[in-house]
Formats: sequence, structure tokens, C-alpha cells
Amino acid sequence: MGVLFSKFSSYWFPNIECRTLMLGLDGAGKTTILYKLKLNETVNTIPTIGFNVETVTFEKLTLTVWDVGGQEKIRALWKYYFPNTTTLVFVVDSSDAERFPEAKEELFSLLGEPDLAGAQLLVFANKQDMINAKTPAEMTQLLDLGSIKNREWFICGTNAHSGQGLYDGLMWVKKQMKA
Ligand SMILES: Nc1nc2c(ncn2[C@@H]2O[C@H](COP(=O)(O)OP(=O)(O)OP(=O)(O)O)[C@@H](O)[C@H]2O)c(=O)[nH]1
Ligand SMILES: [Mg+2]
Repeated sequence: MGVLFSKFSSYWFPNIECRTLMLGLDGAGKTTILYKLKLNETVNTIPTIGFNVETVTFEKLTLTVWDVGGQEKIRALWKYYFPNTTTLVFVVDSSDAERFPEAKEELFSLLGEPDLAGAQLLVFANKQDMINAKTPAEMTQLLDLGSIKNREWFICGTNAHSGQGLYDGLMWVKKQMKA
């Protein structure tokens, strides 16, 4: 009976697998987000030289999340992670106004990459707990997300320490993958 039910449930509610590439400037909070999603813990991070990869499951969604270091001198390596990406997660530090132009430039450069043409875009407007953080609506304007016409995109405000907002993003990914 259990086997039958599990066959039935996997037929009607199949697992959805999603290769997720998480990019953004150094210090934006990518690694903190990755391990909050994986372990539900706030880990102490050091700048990522190279990458971290983890499988994160959320309801019936299985995400292989690639978190690649964002320091300028290693951004040239991002391209090696592009192929077969279904979801690009771009993380921005919403409290670091000085670096918004740099973040926007990197984001639009990614959106112009042929290997990412089929990827949907999820923006995490991170560090919403900071007093000077811009809201997701403000970040939408500042990053000019309204000009993106060639793919589905979504932005949500997040706090990687508490986890606030992260699952709203995953819910959106799940909806997109089902669609
Ligand atoms: N206040 C606050 N700090 C955060 C948040 N998310 C991350 N941080 C902190 O920001 C710093 C950088 O976070 P990381 O996760 O290492 O950043 P990263 O994007 O992986 O950086 P690179 O590996 O260099 O690309 C750490 O001190 C984190 O604790 C957040 O939502 N709020
Ligand atoms: Mg990192």
C-alpha cells in the first residue's frame, strides 16, 4: 500500500529538479544564504574562493545550488558555471548603496550571456535587517529590473541570518518550474 501510494504521489506530485546558480558581488551574502537554506543555521563565512555546492530540498523541489565567489578578480570564473542553469539567483546587499551600480552592471552582463538565456531570475535583496537597507521596491528601481523583458524575474527582500524571505523566493521558483 505504501509503495502504491508513493508511486501515485510521485506521479501526481513529481519531484522538480532545478540547477540553481547563485551569483552576486563579494559580501552580498550568498554563502550565508546557502547554508541557511541547507542547514537552517547562520554560519560564519569567509570570502569564497572557488565555489560551494549543496542540494537543498523544499517541498517537492530539489535545488542543486552553486554558490560561486563574487570577488572581482574571480568573477571571470562565473562563466564556467552557466551551462544548464535553470534559475539564476542574484544576491545584492541592499544596504551597500555605493556598490549598487557595480551590482547592476554585473547583473545585466549576466543577463546578456547566451548560456543563461533560458534561466529565470530570482533577486534576493539581502540584508533587509540593516537600518539603511533599500526595500525590494527600491531595489527594483535601482537595479532597473523593470527593463528585463526576456525572462521571468522576481525579487524578494531577505535576511540571510534569520532566513526571512528566502522561502518566498523558493516558492516562486517552484511555481515557475511547475508552469
Ligand atoms: N546583517 C546582515 N549580514 C549579512 C546578511 N547576509 C550575510 N551577511 C553577512 O555578510 C558577510 C558576507 O557574507 P557571505 O555570505 O560570506 O557573502 P558572499 O556573497 O558569499 O561573499 P563572497 O564569497 O566573497 O562572494 C558576512 O559577515 C555575513 O554574516 C544579512 O542578511 N544581514
Ligand atoms: Mg561566499
